[in-house]
Amino acid sequence: MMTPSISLVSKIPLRLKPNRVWRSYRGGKLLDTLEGNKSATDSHFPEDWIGSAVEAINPEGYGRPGEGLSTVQLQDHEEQLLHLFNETPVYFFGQEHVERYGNKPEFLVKFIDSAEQLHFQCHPTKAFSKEKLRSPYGKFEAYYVLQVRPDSEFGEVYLGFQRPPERDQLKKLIEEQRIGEIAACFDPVKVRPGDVIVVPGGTPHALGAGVLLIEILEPSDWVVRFEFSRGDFVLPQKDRFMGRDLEFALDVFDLESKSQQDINNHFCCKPRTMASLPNAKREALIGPDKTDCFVVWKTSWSGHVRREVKAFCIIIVLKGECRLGGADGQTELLNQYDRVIVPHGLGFLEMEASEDCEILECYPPHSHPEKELFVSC
Ligand SMILES: O=P(O)(O)OC[C@H]1O[C@](O)(CO)[C@@H](O)[C@@H]1O
Repeated sequence: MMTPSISLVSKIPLRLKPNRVWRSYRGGKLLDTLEGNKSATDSHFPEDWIGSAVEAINPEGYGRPGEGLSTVQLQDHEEQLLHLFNETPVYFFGQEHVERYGNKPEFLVKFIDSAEQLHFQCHPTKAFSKEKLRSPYGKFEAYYVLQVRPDSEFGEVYLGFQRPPERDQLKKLIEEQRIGEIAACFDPVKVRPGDVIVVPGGTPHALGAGVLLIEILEPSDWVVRFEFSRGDFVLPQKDRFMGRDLEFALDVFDLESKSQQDINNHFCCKPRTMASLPNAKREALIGPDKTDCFVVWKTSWSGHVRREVKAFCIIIVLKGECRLGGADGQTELLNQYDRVIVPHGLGFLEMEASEDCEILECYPPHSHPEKELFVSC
């Protein structure tokens, strides 16, 4: 049975409002522009958390209570997405997901718009979090690169040590903040629009400056920062190592050397075409061969297609303009970088685009987008 809130939003995909989050690095000018802000500027709000049921962890005095949690506009009021999920979990996620994971998506999606390089950092694996942090989530993350800022031809990502220090040496470099020597442990990887990269827990990394991307990640905000200040902000002691000490934080690191070949084979994802029609194509970008934390596909089409919906999904328009709707005939007009939630209970997705349109589709773990067949076109 649908509750009042849900019946108000009807069965069309749910459009998500901007949801900017305070971070210790700067960026967000492009996100301001997308929101129609005439005095767009880089600030400490470089991220937009999409369809989020996750609260951000920020240094004391920064951000606001509940920062990170998404809201949606209903007919006459704004509602926290988490409340809607709790009201009708089976409508959003389906019975199997609710039994296995509960009332949340089990993954998180963000826009990241970096004006400066992020802190050198490392996230725990799920196994580490379960054992040492009493949390079911690590922070496996993935990037779909959208744009690099106009003054650069490509962006950069530091990804796994190519010349790993010994544990004791790394400890010293961190204690003494010898950032040049830390940077020299990496050969930064060039990234361009359309590139897809995964960053497993344990991998030391940092996103470079001037990159707009979609990040898909485990639903947590766990981070070990082994660089304490960037730009104008110095991270307080307790925000560096997840509230613990450096010795604890060093256990998070994967200190194996990662060669260029390792990066190509394990961190870079090559799209695989899974379904193709004269006017539509679906590609798997990130699947079970890379992670069991989420699934990411891309669909491109023109004209009209109708697709089955068998799982909760967050959709972001990558290119073009389209109308998406449910079986009741109501549709939502979406432009580039608009994002919606498609509840499991929608049944069918009607997709209409006059020109070539591309959407990114992010699914919970163990979803099977290949079962969502095109039923007409
Ligand atoms: O440590 P920083 O620079 O605040 O970066 C944190 C950000 O880095 C990321 O982990 C991306 O690498 C984001 O998910 C997160 O918000």
